Amino acid sequence: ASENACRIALGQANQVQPKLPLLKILQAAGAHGEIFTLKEVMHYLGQYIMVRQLYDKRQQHMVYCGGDQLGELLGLESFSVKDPSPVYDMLKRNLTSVTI
Ligand SMILES: C[C@@H](c1ccc(Cl)cc1)n1cnc(-c2ccccc2)c1-c1c(C(=O)NCCN2CCN(C3CCCCC3)CC2)[nH]c2cc(Cl)ccc12
Repeated sequence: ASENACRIALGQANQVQPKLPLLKILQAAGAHGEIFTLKEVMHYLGQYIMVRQLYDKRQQHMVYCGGDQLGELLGLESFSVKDPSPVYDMLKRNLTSVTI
């Protein structure tokens, strides 16, 4: 609809609201507020992995998140950044889309 075109023009499109457990992870990575774009969510999750040093220093595509809140959300001990599907599945469960 034209109103969505307007939102896209204003850059307000595709806003998402993380559920509380995911929001806490994003805030631990420096995020502020409660509504984000998907790009911002991915950025803060990447920052979280780096700050918490969850990636393997030698095999840097491997993330070992068992024992961390991120692993709780993903339901995984580890994953490779080369296969984003578990992350997208987790985001489907933990993001609600927001229409302003
Ligand atoms: C393509 C992208 C990606 C993005 C989403 C997905 Cl579901 C998979 C993959 N990506 C590629 N490597 C990473 C990565 C690897 C190790 C540690 C941190 C991030 C990422 C991730 C980013 C990110 O925002 N990436 C910016 C550039 N990255 C390059 C890697 N850089 C680090 C690599 C390890 C050594 C230090 C630099 C950080 C900046 N956000 C993510 C969030 C999660 Cl849940 C998982 C992975 C990432």
